[in-house]
Amino acid sequence: MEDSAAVAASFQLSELDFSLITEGRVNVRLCRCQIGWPSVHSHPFQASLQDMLVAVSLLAISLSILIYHHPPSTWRALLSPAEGPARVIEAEQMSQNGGPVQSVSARQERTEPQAYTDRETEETSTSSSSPQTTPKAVPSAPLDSVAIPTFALVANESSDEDEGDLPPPSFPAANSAQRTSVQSSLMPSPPTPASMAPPPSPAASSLMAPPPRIVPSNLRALPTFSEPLRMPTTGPLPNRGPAPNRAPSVSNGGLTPSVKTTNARGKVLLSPGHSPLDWASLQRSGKNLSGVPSLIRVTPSQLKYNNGRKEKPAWSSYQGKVYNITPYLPFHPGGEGELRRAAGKDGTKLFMEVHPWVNWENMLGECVVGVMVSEEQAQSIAGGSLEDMD
Ligand code: HEM
Repeated sequence: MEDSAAVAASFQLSELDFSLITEGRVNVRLCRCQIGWPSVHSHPFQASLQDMLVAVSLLAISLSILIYHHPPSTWRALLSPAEGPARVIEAEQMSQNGGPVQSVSARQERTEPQAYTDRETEETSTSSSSPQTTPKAVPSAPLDSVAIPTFALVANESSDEDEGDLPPPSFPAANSAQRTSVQSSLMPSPPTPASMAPPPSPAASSLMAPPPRIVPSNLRALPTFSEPLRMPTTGPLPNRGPAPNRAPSVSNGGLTPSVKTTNARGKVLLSPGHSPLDWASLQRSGKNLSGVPSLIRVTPSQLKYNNGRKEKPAWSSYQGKVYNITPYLPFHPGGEGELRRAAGKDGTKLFMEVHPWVNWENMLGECVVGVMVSEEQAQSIAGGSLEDMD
């Protein structure tokens, strides 16, 4: 009976008396030991200390593992399969069957185990006055009464088919830029360049025939400044280039300061006060720019004589009319030297080669000297005026 009393007692070691140690093995006499070994108390238990320690360690490890995988909060559920985790299993089965509400509940229970245990702890403490600290599984009925905000989720999930009928979410607004951008991003994208034929790779291009080598013999002679491009004088387009038989304008006869700087078209930088507008103003000024009191008949010898050299005026004839080009020399956009090339002679050919679009009659209207007549005509009408010829 003493042994049975010891078994029924609580798990406590009251006293350990290490009385004898022999050859590394310990004789342990347990006095008033009540750890459930009936024979220990009446019969001194002899075991090796190492065996005891190993056994206790294994027991402790096993208990630790057990408690780790099954915390005290689940002990009640393990003992009563109709509660707690059984609901989880039930919910999982329902979710497999496609029940939307149950699937949400099951998901919540799976994702919120701590909340579940908290709830059941509270309900346990309120419904039962037992001082037992081990949490109990919550009965299914009270849990169902807990308001779980699953209606919105259930509505959305259960109405996937009617999603198009639902009003759009309040944000972003229906006409907002965010919604527009989202919709545009959801629109099918145009075919990407990847669907197009890829550009030829360098490797492919390397398979192509190499470009013909440019040898100097195949090259046409490029125009240079000494031999500029020329436009056909008989064509529809005017020849805006300098005349082919024209030498660089370097000489001006010394009468006026020369302007030697030219551009690609052969125009020169005119000296200040000699722009085309200045020439137009001078023509409208009423000054006598012809150098003669009245129109005269000009013979070829006279024209040749007035070549602008040696203080002589520069006359030039254009289609039978003789002009005193001396005042126009510093105003000529092509340079004074170019214009002097026609001095003392008929400049029509040169003029038309360079700028047939220029209206010389208007530009030199105040510079008219007279008309060209032959020497015979001049002698026959000697003493007569130009008006008499008309
Ligand atoms: C007396 C008559 C002449 C007048 C009224 C005259 C007038 C002009 C005018 C207004 C321009 C500017 C054209 C433009 O901007 O499009 C010009 C340019 C030029 N002129 Fe004369 N010119 C005359 C005679 C000559 C002659 C006889 C030559 C050559 C022998 C010549 C050679 C040039 C050259 C090379 C240019 C610059 C190139 C160009 O503008 O196309 N000009 N001339």
